Amino acid sequence: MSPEEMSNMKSLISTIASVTATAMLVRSIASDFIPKEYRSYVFDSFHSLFHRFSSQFTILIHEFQGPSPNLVFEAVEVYLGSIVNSSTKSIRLGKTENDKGLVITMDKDEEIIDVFEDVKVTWRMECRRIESGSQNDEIKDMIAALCSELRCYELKFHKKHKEKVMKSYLPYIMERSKNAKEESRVIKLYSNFRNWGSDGMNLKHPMTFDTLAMDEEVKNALIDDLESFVKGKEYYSRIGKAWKRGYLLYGPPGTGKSSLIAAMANHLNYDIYDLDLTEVRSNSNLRSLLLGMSGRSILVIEDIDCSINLENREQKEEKENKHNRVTLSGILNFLDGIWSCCGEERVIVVTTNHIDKLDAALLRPGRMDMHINMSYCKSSAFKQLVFNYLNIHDHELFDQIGELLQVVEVTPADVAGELLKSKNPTISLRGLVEFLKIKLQKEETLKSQNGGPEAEEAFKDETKHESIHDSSEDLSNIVDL
Ligand SMILES: Nc1ncnc2c1ncn2[C@@H]1O[C@H](COP(=O)(O)OP(=O)(O)OP(=O)(O)O)[C@@H](O)[C@H]1O
Ligand SMILES: [Mg+2]
Repeated sequence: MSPEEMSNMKSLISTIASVTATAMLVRSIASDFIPKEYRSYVFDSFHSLFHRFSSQFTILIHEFQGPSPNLVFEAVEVYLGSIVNSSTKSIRLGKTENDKGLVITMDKDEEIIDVFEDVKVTWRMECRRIESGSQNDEIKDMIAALCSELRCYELKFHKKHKEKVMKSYLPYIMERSKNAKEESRVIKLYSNFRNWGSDGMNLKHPMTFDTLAMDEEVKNALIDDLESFVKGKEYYSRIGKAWKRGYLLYGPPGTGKSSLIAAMANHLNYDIYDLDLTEVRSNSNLRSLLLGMSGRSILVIEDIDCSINLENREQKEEKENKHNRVTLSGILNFLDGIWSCCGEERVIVVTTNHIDKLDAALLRPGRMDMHINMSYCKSSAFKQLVFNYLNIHDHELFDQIGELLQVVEVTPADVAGELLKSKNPTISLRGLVEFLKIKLQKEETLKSQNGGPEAEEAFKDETKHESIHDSSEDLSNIVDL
């Protein structure tokens, strides 16, 4: 360095030092001597002068972008809440109806240091009270009506990392907070009874794939299918198909079809849109309902064979059209139609007790991608139920019950009903053995009295009704009101 450069450097350093000292001095005395209305002007001027000589770069993220909430602010708030650490002295804590757990946010004037790919950054939260009426500013007044203070996150780091922070760190925060928000979100259940309504009901159904009793292989195949669907955005666009997947659940009442839908919603964290076709006035009403659904959701049409007559399709549709009713082709148009691509990541679940009654057009491959048979309770489903209800993995009565389940057709709902009767495993399982024996005896007596498959069917019908009244539930019963 030449003597001249050395002297320039010295003078620069002394200028920075004096600006810094002056800035600090001004800050400390400004509150007493500078009139309120000029304070922010004076502070800002010194602030910008100071920054001209600083190696630090600062990004300010205000809570509002004009009159609208700033999405970056919201993302930063969620992100910082997830990284508060032991060095944080004070936090803000809250929970709304739409949050699963407690929500942590950074408190005023708190600082958090974060390290991203070896870049050290400092976050600080500033609050300024909104003095409404001080300026004739409409936006300010609007915001003042919503909150009493304006919040702003200040992000500081070395100038040389500007590009990394802008191009990698901030997008990383946006992505991470999106995922965190998804995870903490409460699943909603919408019903077409009131055209979905503005805000659905909170669905807090405890059923998960861990607690659902069904054939292990089918369950795993379904989970895999859901996983690849969720990750399939690029795949679906590459093959030119709408990003949707259809599941048909069929089986007798009480075998867990509604429970499986709840488990799917919990697994995917998707909202449920429960479509009662008997409430749909026309195909155009159906179309507007389907267009009103958000993405990442499950459209459920339960008991499709009961809500729409699927037999003699053409003849029926003629009649139904006269009454301006929803038709099967209206539904099928949605499943296949061009506007089914509006909104992404949609799962459609159709349930029925009578797969044999369904129109072949609905069963065609590509419409319902997976057909899942929810069948009577067999040994593996029984063991899952016993673990759920009694918290045991084994018992001396298991073999006997397993053998009875080979010959008696009972639903998981029937078994669950018996297991609920006592918390004592032996009492509960003995009760179940008795229940199965009585059912078997009834079945055999009926067969020997009347003989033939008709009697068997009559018996099955009788027991189906019992299941419906005893323990089946539909989606309207599984909301947390
Ligand atoms: N596979 C299962 N695993 C765990 N619990 C089950 C299962 N099936 C039924 N149950 C129990 O029985 C109750 C009724 O089951 P669910 O309503 O899911 O049957 P469903 O097949 O939807 O009947 P429906 O055809 O009448 O609508 C559930 O709340 C649950 O407690
Ligand atoms: Mg059901």
